[in-house]
Amino acid sequence: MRVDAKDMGADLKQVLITKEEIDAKLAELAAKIDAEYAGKDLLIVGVLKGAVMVMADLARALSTPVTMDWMAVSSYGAGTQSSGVVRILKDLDTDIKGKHVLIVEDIIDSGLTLSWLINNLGSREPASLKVCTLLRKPDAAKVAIDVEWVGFDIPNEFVVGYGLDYAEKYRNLPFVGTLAPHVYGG
Ligand SMILES: O=P(O)(O)OC[C@H]1O[C@H](OP(=O)(O)OP(=O)(O)O)[C@H](O)[C@@H]1O
Ligand code: HPA
Repeated sequence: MRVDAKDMGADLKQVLITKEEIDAKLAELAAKIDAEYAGKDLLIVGVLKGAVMVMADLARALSTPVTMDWMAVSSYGAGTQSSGVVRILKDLDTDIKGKHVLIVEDIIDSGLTLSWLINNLGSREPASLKVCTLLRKPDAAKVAIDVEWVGFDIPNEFVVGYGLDYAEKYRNLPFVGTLAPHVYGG
């Protein structure tokens, strides 16, 4: 296995999705999002920190002119299981009332974060509120959520890379992969 980011290769079990596959998928999603929002003003909302890479690459793949804002919420802390308690660490800078809003996520795992976000942002009366996520774990869902654009459905395993962390590490890997058991202390 070839790993681009130095010193992280030994911690990885498997590359699940390559950089090339991510790029191709984002181009595909961007074309669909462009079609949906043609002629409209679109605000894309990235969910920090995980969605930084998806936001940066998706935004550049879109032809639609967008404005960007960020929200930081956390439900995972340093572990691999959602606590289910979502905390706002940073709220939006903008009022979204009457705007077309697209939430951009890196992953939907239990769905608890997104379900909370949809309720929270939905109560601010946007003109529309839709979701694009790079990854989704169908077997981990604790709540059913209607998501317009999904990059990849993946198995119920903890993944890192392309924005996703384990204890804040591995976010800068250019691909999505799984971790070797020794990293968890196994
Ligand atoms: O569907 P769920 O089980 O709720 O998990 C998904 C959320 O978990 C991650 O965020 P995290 O709280 O780890 O913060 P981070 O983005 O700063 O790493 C990820 O970025 C999603 O926002
Ligand atoms: O599989 C995951 N990896 C990293 N962060 C996450 N947050 C929810 N699920 C995950």
